[in-house]
Amino acid sequence: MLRFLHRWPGLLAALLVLVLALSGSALSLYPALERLAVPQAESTLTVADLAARVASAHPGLEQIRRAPSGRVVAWWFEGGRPGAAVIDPATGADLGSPDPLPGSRFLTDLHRELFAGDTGRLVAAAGAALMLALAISGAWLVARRMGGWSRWFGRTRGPFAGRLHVELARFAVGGLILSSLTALWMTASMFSLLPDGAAEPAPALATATLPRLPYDQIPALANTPAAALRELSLPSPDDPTDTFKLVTEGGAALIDPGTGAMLSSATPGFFEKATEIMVMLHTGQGASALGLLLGLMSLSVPALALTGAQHWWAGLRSNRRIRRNARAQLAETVVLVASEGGTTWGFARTLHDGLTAAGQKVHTAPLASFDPARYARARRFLILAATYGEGEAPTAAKAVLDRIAALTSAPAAPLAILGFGDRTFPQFCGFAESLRAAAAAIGWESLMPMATVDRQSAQDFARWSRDLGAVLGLPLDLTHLPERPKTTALTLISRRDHGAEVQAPTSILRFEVPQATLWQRLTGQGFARFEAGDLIGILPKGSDLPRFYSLASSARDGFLEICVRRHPGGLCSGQLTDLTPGATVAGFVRRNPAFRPQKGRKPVILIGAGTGVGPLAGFLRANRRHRPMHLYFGARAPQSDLLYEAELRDWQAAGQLSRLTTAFSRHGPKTYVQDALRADAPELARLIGAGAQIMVCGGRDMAAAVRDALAEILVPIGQTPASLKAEGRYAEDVY
Ligand SMILES: Cc1cc2nc3c(=O)[nH]c(=O)nc-3n(C[C@H](O)[C@H](O)[C@H](O)COP(=O)(O)O)c2cc1C
Repeated sequence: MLRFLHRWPGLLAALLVLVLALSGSALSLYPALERLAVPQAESTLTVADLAARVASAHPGLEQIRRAPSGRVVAWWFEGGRPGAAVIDPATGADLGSPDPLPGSRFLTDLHRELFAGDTGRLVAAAGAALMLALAISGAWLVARRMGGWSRWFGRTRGPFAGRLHVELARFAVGGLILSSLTALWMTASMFSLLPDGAAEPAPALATATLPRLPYDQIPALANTPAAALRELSLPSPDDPTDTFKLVTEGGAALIDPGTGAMLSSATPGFFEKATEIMVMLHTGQGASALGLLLGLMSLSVPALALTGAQHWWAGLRSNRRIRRNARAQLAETVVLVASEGGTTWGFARTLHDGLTAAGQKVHTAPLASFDPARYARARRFLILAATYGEGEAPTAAKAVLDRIAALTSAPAAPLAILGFGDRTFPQFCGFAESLRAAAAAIGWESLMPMATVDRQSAQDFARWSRDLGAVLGLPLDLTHLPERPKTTALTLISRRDHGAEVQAPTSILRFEVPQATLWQRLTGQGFARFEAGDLIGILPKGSDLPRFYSLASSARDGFLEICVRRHPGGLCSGQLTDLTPGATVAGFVRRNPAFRPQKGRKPVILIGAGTGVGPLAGFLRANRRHRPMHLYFGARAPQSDLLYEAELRDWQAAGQLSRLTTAFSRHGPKTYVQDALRADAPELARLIGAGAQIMVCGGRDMAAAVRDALAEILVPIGQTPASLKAEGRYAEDVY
């Protein structure tokens, strides 16, 4: 419901809201410009002084008005003609015509009434109401995504468009709520729906026989600071019973020009004062800094609209073939999906269609949106969860474990978990396992034991579906054939070969960056944006299952680079290492935000062996700000497989690499990277104690040996690899 409320008004009213936000944002500049443009009165100036100064230049003075910006305008009637001018309060001199600043009338008419009178005002008010609905529902969605209002300013995760949308919303939503509420109040006031008419003093007559007193002898004028003035109307020279009318912040009064006595007065009521405050908060008149801030917040509306639409589109695309998705509140079976690359969604769709065909009401949604209160009629939850990093959640689902742990009671409907992973990873289906443990910890009843699907195995999935059918009493036997990922032809530019002498043929392959479409460039998708440490999925000929390689370059380098070791009989590594310049392979890019140096200047300890040096070389190449980076690099022999040897030397000379330590297993005294780490134990403990981050890339055995060595090294500073990992200071990319 909340999403519906947030999305549809958003799309329908995008144009109207954009016009209002942009014109409002432009108008917010005017109070500040006006304040800068007009000379301000000295603080001791009284209304009597001001009136006397203006009247000496304009004896036919009729009225003086002062705007909250300090702008004073006077009107007079002289020589049979009316006149008006902006006045310098310091001298009483004319400063020029009181016409509004150029453009402000046009913008005001557009903003208030869309050039369409009262109808336009009502449409603009509807726009303000929509903006309010969007801002409030958006604030709820942000709070829900962040895991509660108390985490409003917590770290955001997930795809770029969604993150940017949340960041902008966090900055702007308060101002947008304020601007739309005050706009609605002002419209109600304009259509006389509020009892906020100006308080008027009771009519009174002056003593007709007395001459007019000098201004400074009228106490109400001599005692009122000019800064408090709103309006002073002078008695008409043709009517001896006419009075002064003085309007200030505190109310209005009629004053006898002959005696100086206050004849009657009125103070503003609650609604009049409230309307004044609303106008100030909405227009920034009298609070130009606030006006500018609100204007800046309104300026984020186009960006919010764009990122919101993009986020919505991305959601549509990932869900696009979930047909007949039951409403969350009505569904008996709730399927929740945690996926990074999207393949698990394919399985979810097959499951959704199979269960729906068997007569179930099924709602399928991202696990990231999990909130048990949304599923009033759920009779079972089915979670399909892929694993990333080292046994971790896909990026968008990172907060879910905490959310489950925070539940005060387990959902009433039982749960079945199906993990998707790859048995070649040490933490096979680690995230699904963490979900199982988190659910068990809160006593969430399980529908059936957790099962796994290895490398998108159709057989594993069919087996689980049969088991599920047996539990539900449904004839379920689902076949899902993994879809071929969408790929782009990647053309090899150059290759450098190493390692043949030590029976480890390895190549550094450099490909052209494929041309990105305008949409990809705008949204940062595909090959438009990638970082060292991201992955390239390569689809070898003869297989639909991609193999992933860590990127050793970023988009800024202008090429795609990977390191590939040829495995005996390896389908993909064989095809890649056979490529000659000009030849192509089919590939796609996959973000891997978990394997990047953290932001900041703290040192980074890079540890890699063999082709694992690839992404580490990419980090060094990108280290143009000369952050301290130390590389521990394990190879077999210096002359054969010390990849990037020349570049490493150059980067060291240029200050991009602070220290290089090599370990050779087939040259001189046999050493491995873990031995090199142990030899530097005190220095490493010091660096890590000072906040250094560790990044490890390479084979599984090497990573395990490195972890053991570091566990010993960290003892004196009371840390462990696990504690560093929890702080985001220990990242592994292991194959
Ligand atoms: C960078 C990366 C890290 C991975 N880490 C693991 C892991 O630790 N454990 C595991 O079982 N599978 C791991 N996998 C395999 C994925 O979980 C598996 O391919 C899954 O089917 C992907 O589903 P998705 O396309 O829906 O994201 C990893 C895959 C990649 C690309």
